[in-house]
Amino acid sequence: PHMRIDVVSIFPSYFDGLTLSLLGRARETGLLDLKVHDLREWTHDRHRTVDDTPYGGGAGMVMKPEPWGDALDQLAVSSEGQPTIIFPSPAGEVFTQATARELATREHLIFGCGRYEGIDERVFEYAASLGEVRLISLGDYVLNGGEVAVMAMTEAIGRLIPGVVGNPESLVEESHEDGLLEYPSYTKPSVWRDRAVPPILLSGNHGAIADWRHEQQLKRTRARRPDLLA
Ligand SMILES: NC(=S)c1ccno1
Repeated sequence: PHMRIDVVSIFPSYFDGLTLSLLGRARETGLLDLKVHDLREWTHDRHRTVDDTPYGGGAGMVMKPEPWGDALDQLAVSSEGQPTIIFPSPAGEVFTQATARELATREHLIFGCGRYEGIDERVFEYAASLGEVRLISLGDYVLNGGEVAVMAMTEAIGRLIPGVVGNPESLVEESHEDGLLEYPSYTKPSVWRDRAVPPILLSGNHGAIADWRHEQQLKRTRARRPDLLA
């Protein structure tokens, strides 16, 4: 399974972090073809203008549609069939592990990072002619742009691509995989600062350990995230 990801941003160096570690190796091994593009590549004026004042007034600036239209036209052309075009936005659907799993099955993702007060709405309408458009929010808070959200989504999605994470076992027992928060983890020493590891974990009784861990998941989820049980 191979995935192509294109990211468009006016701050492409934000994504240097993705060239490291997990995703860096996935890129080297060809599992993940990630390219970051500077939106200003698709401007033609001397000042490489990407924004302008909002029609209807209001504070701040809006990203102009032209550069986005040209960028998407160029990047959407691919052999993998139509891309999924994702714009991080606080006005979008909330990103969850289920979203990550869904998007990890796609062959070509294009992430468009908005800045300023956002992107001209006609860009989202136009993009629908190029592929499936998704406005996705990391959560109900406001960032200065979409870059941080794309870093998070790319990591959450990238690590689910088979082969990217060494031991696929480690993808199963983690928070939100089974709709619950994960159980507590312990390692040596068995006693640390007078605190002992729960004895059940040293019992070797794997059935009892599995039951204890599931009980811990339920307790934690009830306490910290009752909304997940609703
Ligand atoms: N909450 C998200 S994804 C966002 C993007 C820009 N500002 O907030």
